[in-house]
Amino acid sequence: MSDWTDCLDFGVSIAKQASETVLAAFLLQKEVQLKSSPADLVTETDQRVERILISAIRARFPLHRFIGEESVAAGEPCVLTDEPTWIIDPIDGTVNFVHRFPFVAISIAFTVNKQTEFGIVYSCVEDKLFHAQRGRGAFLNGEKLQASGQEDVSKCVVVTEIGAERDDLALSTMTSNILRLLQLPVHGVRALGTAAVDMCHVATGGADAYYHIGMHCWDIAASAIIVQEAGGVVMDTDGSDFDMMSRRVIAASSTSVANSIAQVVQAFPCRRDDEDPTRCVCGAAGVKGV
Ligand SMILES: O=P(O)(O)O[C@H]1[C@H](O)[C@@H](O)[C@H](O)[C@H](O)[C@@H]1O
Ligand SMILES: [Mg+2]
Ligand SMILES: [Mg+2]
Repeated sequence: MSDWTDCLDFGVSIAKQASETVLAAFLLQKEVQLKSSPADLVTETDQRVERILISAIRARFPLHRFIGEESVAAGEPCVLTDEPTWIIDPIDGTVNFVHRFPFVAISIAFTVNKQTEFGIVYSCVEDKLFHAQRGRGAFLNGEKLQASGQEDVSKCVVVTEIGAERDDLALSTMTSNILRLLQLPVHGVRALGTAAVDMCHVATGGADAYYHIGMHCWDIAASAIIVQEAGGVVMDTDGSDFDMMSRRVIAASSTSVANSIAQVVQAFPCRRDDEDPTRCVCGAAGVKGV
C-alpha cells in the first residue's frame, strides 16, 4: 500500500518554490478583485501561485485531481472523489497579503479515498513549514509538535476568524460567539487572518482551540490533519464528526475543550462547499449561493 511520501516530499518542495512568488509580491502594490463580499479579496498572485502549484503537480502526477480555491472561484466543481486529490489554497490570508500583514500561508492537503494522507501549511513570511502525514506525527520545520492537552476551557487561548461574511446574521452570530466565549471565561481570543496558520497554532500548543464558521475546505484541510497528528481533536461546531466540506470546524487540545466550545458556539447557514451553487438557497435572507 502506498504511503504517499513521494507526494508529500514533492508538495513541500513546490510549496517552498511557490512561496518565492508570494514573497516577491508581498511588499508591492496589488490589484485587488472582490469575490463573495467586500472583504473576500483575490489578487493576480493568488491565481498565479495556484497555476504554478497545479501545473507542477499535474506534470508529475497526471492522473491526480485538484480542488483549488481560485479554480473553484473560476467555476471548477468542488467535488471530493476517491481519486488522489490535492486541495490547495494558494494564499491563505489574502487580506493580510494585500495589507502586508505578515501572516500569509500556502496550504496543501492530499486525500485518497476521501481520507487526508498529509497536510502542508507554509507560513511564507515567517518561514514556518508545518506538515503532518497520517499516522506519522506533526512537525514545524522538522521539530515534532504536541497540542497543549488542556482540558479546562476557562484556561484556554481560543483562535477564530471573523471571515469574509458581512451580512447582519453572520456578523451578529460571529460577534455573539466571541462574547459567549469571553463570558465563560477563556484566557483570550485571537485571530491572525489566516485559518490555516490559526489552526496550526493549536498543533503547536501555543493556542488551545480554534473554531470557524464559513471557511472553506481549502482553508483547513491541511491544518486539520496537522492538529490531529499533534494529538488534538477536530470536530464540527455541532459536536458531530469533522466534515471538511461543511464549512464548520472546531480544533482543540482535548475533547472536553472541543465540547465546551461546541456548547456556546452557534453557526449561521452556509452552503456546503460540495453543494451545487445553482440549486441552493441559504444565508440570512435566503441569499442565493453565499
Ligand atoms: O481567502 P483566504 O484564502 O485568504 O482565506 C481566508 C478567508 O477568506 C477568510 O474568510 C477566513 O476568515 C480566513 O481568514 C481564511 O484564511
Ligand atoms: Mg484561505
Ligand atoms: Mg486563499
